[in-house]
Amino acid sequence: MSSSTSPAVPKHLNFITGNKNKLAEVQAILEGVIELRNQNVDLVEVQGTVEEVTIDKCRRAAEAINGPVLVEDTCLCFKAMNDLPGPYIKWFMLALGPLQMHKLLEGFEDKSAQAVCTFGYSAGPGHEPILFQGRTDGKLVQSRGPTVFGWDSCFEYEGQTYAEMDKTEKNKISHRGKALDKLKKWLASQVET
Ligand SMILES: O=c1nc[nH]c2c1ncn2[C@H]1C[C@H](O)[C@@H](COP(=O)(O)OP(=O)(O)OP(=O)(O)O)O1
Ligand SMILES: [Mg+2]
Repeated sequence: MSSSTSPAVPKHLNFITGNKNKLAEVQAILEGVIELRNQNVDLVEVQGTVEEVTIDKCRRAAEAINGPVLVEDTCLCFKAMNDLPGPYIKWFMLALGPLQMHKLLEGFEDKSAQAVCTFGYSAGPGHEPILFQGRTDGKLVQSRGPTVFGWDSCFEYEGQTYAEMDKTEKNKISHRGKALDKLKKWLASQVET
């Protein structure tokens, strides 16, 4: 799912995010692979599909800093709700918090949830963003574990919520870890050519 216009091999990645927990995970996963820098630019987030939101976010970020950028958008999709809230999960988090999130599916038998992470890399303004996506299937449960990072405590994967796992364990199986595996493969292929 990538489209590109011959981007230069990045020597470092400028990850544009205002979310410290995301940044910490991405830093841990890319440790020793590539240098990560961070800028917090307040970006408008449009409505649309997961991919459209990330592509737009990436273009705006590249224009805002006038250079190469990495951005990421995270979705939480409920099967019973035909994949909503999806990219709008942030607003549900802000309104309900992790302790009440499970109530969204109270009227449904199917508690299936999918965490989706989509990174976008752009070599700069005018360069088409390249996308790297990872998905992890789980279910929405009543909050268990520390409520440090977003909906970690109400997303259960194989019997444990993300919040109950240690970070290394989460990063191995997470939506973000899987997306970054693809980014790493792409970086390696860029170096070889
Ligand atoms: O692994 C995760 N585990 C639990 N919660 C998570 C995770 N990853 C993102 N989240 C939360 C943060 C925000 O409430 C929403 C995504 O919204 P999203 O726009 O991607 O994040 P954001 O606005 O916090 O940061 P950014 O500046 O990169 O857009 O889900
Ligand atoms: Mg955001």
